[in-house]
This record gives sequence, structure tokens and C-alpha cells, in this order.
Amino acid sequence: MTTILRRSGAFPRLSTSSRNPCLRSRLPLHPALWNISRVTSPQSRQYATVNPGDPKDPKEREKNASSEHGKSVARNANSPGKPARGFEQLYGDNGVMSSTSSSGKEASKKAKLPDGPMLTQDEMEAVDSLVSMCKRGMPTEQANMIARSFENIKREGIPPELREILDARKSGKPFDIATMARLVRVATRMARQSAEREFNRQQDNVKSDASASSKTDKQQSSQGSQGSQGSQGPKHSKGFKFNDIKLDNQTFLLTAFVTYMLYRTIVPGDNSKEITWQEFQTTFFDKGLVEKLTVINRGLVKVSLHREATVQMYPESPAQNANFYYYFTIGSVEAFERKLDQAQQDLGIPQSDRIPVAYTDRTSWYATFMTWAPLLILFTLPYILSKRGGGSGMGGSSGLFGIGKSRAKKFNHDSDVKVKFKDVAGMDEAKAEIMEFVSFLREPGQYSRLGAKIPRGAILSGPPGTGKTLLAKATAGESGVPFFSVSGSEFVEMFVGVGPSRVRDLFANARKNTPCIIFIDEIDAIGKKRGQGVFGGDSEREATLNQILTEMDGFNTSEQVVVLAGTNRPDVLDNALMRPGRFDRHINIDAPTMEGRKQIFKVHVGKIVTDEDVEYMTGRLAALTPGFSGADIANCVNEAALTAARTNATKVVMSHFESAIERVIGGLENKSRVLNPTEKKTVAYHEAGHAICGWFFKHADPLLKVSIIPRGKALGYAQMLPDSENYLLTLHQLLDRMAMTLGGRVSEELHFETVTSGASDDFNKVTRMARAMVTKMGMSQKIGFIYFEEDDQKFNKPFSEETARNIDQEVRRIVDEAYTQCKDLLLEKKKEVGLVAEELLSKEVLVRDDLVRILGKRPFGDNKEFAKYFGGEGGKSAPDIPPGVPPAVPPAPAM
Ligand SMILES: Nc1ncnc2c1ncn2[C@@H]1O[C@H](COP(=O)(O)OP(=O)(O)OP(=O)(O)O)[C@@H](O)[C@H]1O
Repeated sequence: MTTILRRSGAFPRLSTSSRNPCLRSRLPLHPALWNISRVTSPQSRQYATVNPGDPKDPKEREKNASSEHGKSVARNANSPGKPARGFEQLYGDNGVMSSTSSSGKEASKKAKLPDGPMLTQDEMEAVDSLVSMCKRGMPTEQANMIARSFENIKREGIPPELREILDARKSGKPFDIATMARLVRVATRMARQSAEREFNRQQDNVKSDASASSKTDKQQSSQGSQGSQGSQGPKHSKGFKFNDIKLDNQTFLLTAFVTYMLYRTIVPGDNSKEITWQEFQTTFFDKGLVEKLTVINRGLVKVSLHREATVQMYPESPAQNANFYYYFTIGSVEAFERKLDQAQQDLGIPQSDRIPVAYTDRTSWYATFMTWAPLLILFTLPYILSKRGGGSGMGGSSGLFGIGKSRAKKFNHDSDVKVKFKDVAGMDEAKAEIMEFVSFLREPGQYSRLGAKIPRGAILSGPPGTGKTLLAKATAGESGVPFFSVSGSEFVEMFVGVGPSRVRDLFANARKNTPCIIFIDEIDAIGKKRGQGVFGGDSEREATLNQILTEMDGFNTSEQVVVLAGTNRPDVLDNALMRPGRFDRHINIDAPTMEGRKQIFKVHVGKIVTDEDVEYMTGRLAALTPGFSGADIANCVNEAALTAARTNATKVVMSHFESAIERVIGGLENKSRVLNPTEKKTVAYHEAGHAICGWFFKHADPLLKVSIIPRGKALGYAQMLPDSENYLLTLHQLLDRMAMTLGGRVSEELHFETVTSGASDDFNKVTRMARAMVTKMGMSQKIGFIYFEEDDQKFNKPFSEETARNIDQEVRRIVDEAYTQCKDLLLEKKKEVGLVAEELLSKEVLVRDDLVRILGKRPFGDNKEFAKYFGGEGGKSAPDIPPGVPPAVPPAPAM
């Protein structure tokens, strides 16, 4: 009654729903209520299985609890009752207050289990729910394995160490990082033991299967068959090894996670709960349950309760866990103190019995982390970086952050190097040359026996994309040895000394993996002639080169390390690199010949779906692609397949290839570039001029196609097909070629009032051709047979002013002659130019058959290959524009 009279000032502010239960809880203990709680106790005990007399007998506990309860009641002049409505969550799930002692309940749950590390009933249930949770969304096999593991845990208990952790946690010991680490260790051990058990179980199965099969075998042998199968025992009879279970990071994390979940399920993770001041006051403070208050960081108050009394009053409350506490937040310490004073005064608590209040400042984890983070980063980042640097190379760390490690990629001959000589088409001489390395790597004894020195290495030189890397890979593939591939530029770094260090590392690794091949691509990045830089050379690059020279010298004859290097610029390489004893062999790989291209097409066409006559098709494609490298051809074939896929074709046909070739040569069709009618007419007459020259000059290259569809940078083009098997150009061929190149401008002059800028690229070509004739080919009587080096970087020209003047005059004379030759022809064929131009304007693209129809047969024969594939006997006409695909494009002069 006293409590009602001295209710707190805040009480009227509570809502009716929360006020009523509060009022009820302040009623004096009703005997009927007390009886109810006395009845529930035996009800709960009927499930207990502890024998009478057992120290854990709930009766004993109940007695103790009753005496505690009595004490508490006497002290608080209060009674346990139903929790206040609205505050049920403070007590537990059901909110029903029971006088059953929690310790008695504990005992009843543990009662049927032996002492030691067995799980309590609660824990078992927690494990069951955890297992069913884990099994969700997990592959059946893993889920079963986890279930089996937990069955074992339930049957055999948990390790004492884990029990210790759980008990410590229950008794209020905080959960710190050390505990977590211990927990993970225990979990890992459990996982291992579980895996061992699983392994043994499987072994038993295998054995029983084997004995069953041996019985069957015996039966079979008794029937006359003397098969040897029965003698074969189980092959997995070797003992369990830790490696047999895959304790990879994933397993480890999974185990840690599951254990942590188990832990959190058994020991509820929330060890604190926020309450309001009102809840604090009515539920704990007014009932005298508060032992101490601690103000933390001037903003939060931790409520320490008289635990036994609280448990007595609210048996389902989480406060029974020793480390659990309630807390509430405060606006200011002063306001809190005032409120607390007032509340204590209201209850008439004398000064001497007032609740002690402590003050403390705690640093939060976050704040601690933020304080230490910079230091952590400072110390751990270099470590991580050094690990990463080390990992990128070939294992192990070297120097600061592993920066001095070689970046060479190692290809294993079993798994990675699948390229063989059959994949490298053409270049038979290069293959024959390099075969020697293969046989050396396969049978070194054959060489050393005869006292022959093993070749150290070979430089593969040639234009880009001609298959140098491919050949080196094929060498590794054929010899079946590891292959270290690195690019010259990967040795170059901004730090001094890194290049040589990487070279050392590369060769050291190679020596560990003998026999092997090192391939240094683009070796000119580090192998340029020394002392040629603007300021006397690049010392870091030269140091790297010196290191390569030293390492190659350092091989002894028994070390089977072959060094291959690729470059597009063999002329700039240092002589020391090229001398015998280092790169012994110089293998030049040129752009493929007609036959080479055909072979390369065959290799790549084999990988796509087509039912064309491969022999004819590859020949025609090879004729269409003079000057193409292997890489260009591979690209063309791929482009053809893409074009076929774009048009939903079921297989790749000739027209796809031809449009792909045009695309590779001239770039994409420029649909957005729309010419006005006058421009279009100019382009048509310009291209018609080229076409007429190509048709009527005896030494001009055969004409394949004329087009006025813009593509790439060109507004139109006339596609000639030079004979790729011709390695020499005669004076007549050069002059005809120049005259044909000027055909566009001359045609413009003859058919329009003015000329355009469209012929500028033609003039560039003609001038370069004429200059080369004068300064390099000895085709000018005035200059004579002198070769003048052309080097833009040289400030002084290697000839006198007078010679310079003479060269200019001679160049002009040759260009003028070509112009006159062209103008004479086009004046004569003015009508034909008009015919071709008008047809071009209407059709936009003219192929060879169209030109034959307009101009009649070409008066001069075409070269053999051209005649075979593009006209003449047995040949097909020039390619038509495939439906839906942009028409062809050319290497020829821009308009
Ligand atoms: N002879 C060939 N036979 C088959 N395919 C080839 C041939 N030559 C080149 N190729 C194709 O071209 C691609 C590029 O070749 P590779 O990388 O060997 O050229 P590279 O000469 O090393 O070029 P770079 O000088 O630019 O390094 C190869 O992957 C291959 O598909």
C-alpha cells in the first residue's frame, strides 16, 4: 500500500494500458496468486528426471529458492506477480511469471545427461534448430555431413574446452577476441575430428564393399573364371591424413561460422537491453531490485540488479544470466541525479540506503579501432603489399614489396602449352631452324656426347603478328618443357635496380625448372644498343641489358635453359646480345607468302563452321590478302564468323570472309558520312580515273573493285591486287603505279572546272615513291647509284645543298613524267572515264565483271594467281556485296 501512496510523479503520464498492470503489481500479495505459483512448481517438476537425493534435485533447489524468495519478499515488501502489460518483453517470451526456480529448471534439464561436456536439453534443442537452419540452401551432401557431425556432438558431448568457454560466458566473463580465437580453434579441431570420423566411416564402407565384391569374385572363380579382379583390395586403405580433408579457407570459415552460431544460440548474444526510465522505475527500482547504477560516458546508465531477487521475482527474465544487464539513456547527468533523488525521496529511502551511483568513461570499440587504425594500416599495409608483390611473380618474396621479382608468367607444359608445330602454319624454314632447340631439350645427351655446344638462344624477328610468340610457344609445346613468357617492358620500372633484379629472378627461376624455355617478347625495350640515349644512354635499361648478357653467359653447357626473344626491330639491338654464345640464332619471320597465307587460313578456318570448298576458298582468300600477317588472317576469319552470326547465317560462306577482309583493310563503312551530289560526282570521276589507269596501263596491278561508298577515312577507293609473289619492282611498274595513283586528280582536272583536296594522299604516295627511286634505288641518272640514309632524327643531311637541289629536281621530273603519262591516257579514254563514273554513281560499287562489260577485256594478261581466282578459266568473278553486309573496302588511295 505504501508504494501506491508514494507513487512517482511520472506515473500519471503513463498510458492507461500500462498504468493498470502497474497498479495491479502494486497490490499486496494475493494468496490465490501465490497458490497458483506454488502449483506451477510441481507441474514443472513432473518433467524432471533427477533422482531424489541427487545434489541437483530440484526439490533442494526449490527449498533454497523459496528461502531466497522469502528474503526478497520480506525485503521489498513486494510480491512477484504477472509482469506489467507492455513490459512483458523484459521477462521472457511468454511473460508468465512462475515461482519455479531457474536453477531447479536447469537441474531438471541437465538431469538426464551425464556430467562433463554433454549438452543440456536447451543446448540440444538449440543445436537442432541451428542444424535445420544451416541445412537450408546447402547442398544435400554437405547438409547431411553437418547433421551427422552435430549428431556426434549430441551423442558424445562437446570438448571440455568449449564447455569451459560456454560456462565462463554464462558466468559473466566478457566475450573477447581471445575467447573468439579459442572458439575458432576448438571448432576447427571439432571439424577435423568430424572429418576423420567421416573418412573412417567411408573406409569402413569401402572395406565392406570390397569384402562383398571379393566374395562375388570367389564365387566367379569357383565357376571357372580365374580373373584377377578379385585379388584387388580396396585402394584407399592408407591411413587418414589431415590433407585428406579439404580444410581450406572456406571450410574453416564455415566451421567458425557454425560454431559461432551455435555459441550465440546457446548463449544469447544480446547481453544487454535498453529500457526507459519508467520501466526502470516501476519494474526494478520501486521493487527494490536495483543494486547499483553506473553512469557510463555521461549518457548511459547501466542497471545492476540484485540478481537472485530479480530471478526470484521474474524467473523468465534474461537477467538470470550473470553478464546480462539493463540500461537506459539519460539527457544529462544532473537531470538524472535530480530524478533519482526525487524517486528515492518519494520511496522514503534513507540517505544511508540510497542506491550507489558510479561514474565511468568507456572507450567504444569503434573509437578504439579508429585510434589504432592508422598505426595498423601503417604496419600491415607494407606486409600485405609485400605479400601481393611476392605472389604476382613465381613464389616467395624478394626485396621491398617483391618489386624485384620477375613478372614472367610460367606456362606448364602439361596444362598450359597446348600449341604444337602443326598449329603454326607456313614458316617452314623458321620451324626447321627452331627444331634444333626442341631436339636439344628432348635429348641433350646427343649433343654433349659429340662435344657440341648447346645453342643458348634465338632471336625471332619480323613484322608484328607474324607468329613469333606462337612459334616460341610451339617450341615449348613440342619439347614438353615449362615456358616462361615475359615482355621486355616488364623489366622496366621507375625504381633503380629493379630491372636487373627481375632478370636475376627470372633466370634463377628458370634454372630451378630446367629444362625450360624463356621467351622475352619485345626484347628491343631493353636490348637497344647501349650509349645511344640523348644524354649518353639510359643507365637503368643498360643495367638490365647487362644483367641479361651476364645471365646468358652464366649458363653452363649442362643447363637446359633456352632463351628465345621476339622483336620487330632487330636492327636496333645491341651487338653483344646478338653475338654467338648468347642469341646464337637469328630467325627472320616475314609476312607470309601466298602459300603461307593459304596454310594459315586453313589452320583458322578449321575452327569455324563452313561447308565451302576449303582448298579453293583458302586460295582465293590468300590471293585477296597480300601483305596480311598471321594475326590479320586470324582476325579476318574471326570477323567472318562474327559477320555470319550477325546475319543469323548457319554457316560461314565466302561472302562473309570477303566482307571481313574489307572491314579489316578499310575499317567500318561510314554510314553517317553523307556526300552531297556534287561531291559524290567528284568522287565517282576521281575513282573512275584510277580504275581506267589500272585497266589500261600494262604494268599496273590488276583491278579488283571500285567503290564510292565511304569507309574509314576514304570517300571511295579502287582496289588493286598486287602480285604478292613479286619481290622486285621494275622501273616500268613503278612509273605505271605512280601514273595510276595520279589518275584521280587528272580525271578531276579533265571533267570539272576546278579540282579538290581529295588527291593529297595520292601526292604523298607518289612523292615518296619518286624520292625512293632517286635516293635509294639508283633510278636517276643525275644522282647516280648512291643510297642516302633517311633518318628524321639526324639534324644534318648526309648530302650537300647541291645534291639536295638535284634530288628535288629529279623527284619533280619523275612525278611530272608520271603525270604526263596519266594525262595522255585519260585524255584518250575520257569517254570510258565518264562511262565508269556514271555507272559508279548509279551502282556505287563496280566489280571486275562490270568493268569487263563496260570497258571490254583488259588488253594485258593478269598474273597467274589472280586469273585463277578472279576471272579467266575456272575462276569465279570478283566478290559481290553480300546481302545485308557492307560492301568491300580497300587498301587503295583515299579519294
Ligand atoms: N603462322 C601462323 N599460323 C597460325 N596462326 C598464326 C600464325 N602467325 C600468326 N598467327 C596468329 O596470329 C596471332 C598472333 O601471333 P603472335 O602473337 O605470335 O605474333 P607476334 O609475331 O609475336 O607479334 P608481335 O611481334 O606483335 O608480338 C596468333 O595467336 C595466331 O592466331
